[in-house]
Amino acid sequence: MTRPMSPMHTTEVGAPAATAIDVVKLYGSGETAVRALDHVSVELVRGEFTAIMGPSGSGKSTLMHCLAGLDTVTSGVVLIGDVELSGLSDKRMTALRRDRIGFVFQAFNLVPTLTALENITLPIDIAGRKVDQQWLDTVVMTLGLRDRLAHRPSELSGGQQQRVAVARALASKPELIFGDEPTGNLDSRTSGEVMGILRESVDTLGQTVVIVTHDPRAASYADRVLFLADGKIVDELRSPDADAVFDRMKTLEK
Ligand SMILES: Nc1ncnc2c1ncn2[C@@H]1O[C@H](COP(=O)(O)OP(=O)(O)OP(=O)(O)O)[C@@H](O)[C@H]1O
Repeated sequence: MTRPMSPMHTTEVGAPAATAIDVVKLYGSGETAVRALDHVSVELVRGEFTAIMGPSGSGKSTLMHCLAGLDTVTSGVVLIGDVELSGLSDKRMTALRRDRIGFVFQAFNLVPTLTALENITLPIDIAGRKVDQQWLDTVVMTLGLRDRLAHRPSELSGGQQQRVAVARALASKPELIFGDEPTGNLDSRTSGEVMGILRESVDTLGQTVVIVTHDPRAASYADRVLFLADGKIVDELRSPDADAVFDRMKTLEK
């Protein structure tokens, strides 16, 4: 079987998309310092869908933010592809995030004065790239946004705004998509649709997707679930079903 290539880049599926090596993240200093990440090492390979789970405060968002270059580490190394983030200037870091990473956050960060379509294509426009109309149509159709493209965010429901945010992340076919609770505000049907399109982008485009979620059903769409507790990766499941994820979470939350 020929494996798909990563969408925008020539490196093959299976190569590291993001790597953390012995990462420690402290917030604050001295006696009151919080050790949000405690010597975490993990490799996320291209063309794989990873879900990060764990109890509240276990370090999930911190790990994702460090892997995405949105936060710096106290010690250790983070690489996107083969680029080490700690060596980058702010300008190069911003360019790397813009060119190679798509984000879906729970607070959708849509621009209120732009239409849904303008929001979806904004990162592509900012990067000065051309929209792949066929892919954009597929994304918009799959997410059920065709009739909503001329609406501004205030004229959309929470679920529709979330779908616009997902479409925006997918539209530029970035090398890596990070989602922080990307289905957090959605009903189970819409949540299933959003996870379905993320899954499809992995299967058909060789996209690499990393999400933080509390929802075992959402996590069951992933190839791999990483479990964090007290800032450490304590377990992982491959090709998980929702029940197995739920059971593992129950033991961690005790
Ligand atoms: N900016 C910050 N300043 C100080 N402490 C922080 C900061 N951000 C996170 N923390 C602490 O770091 C730890 C890990 O937080 P993080 O948000 O990564 O956890 P999480 O697993 O994503 O939690 P949740 O599921 O509740 O969102 C927590 O103890 C949190 O209080």
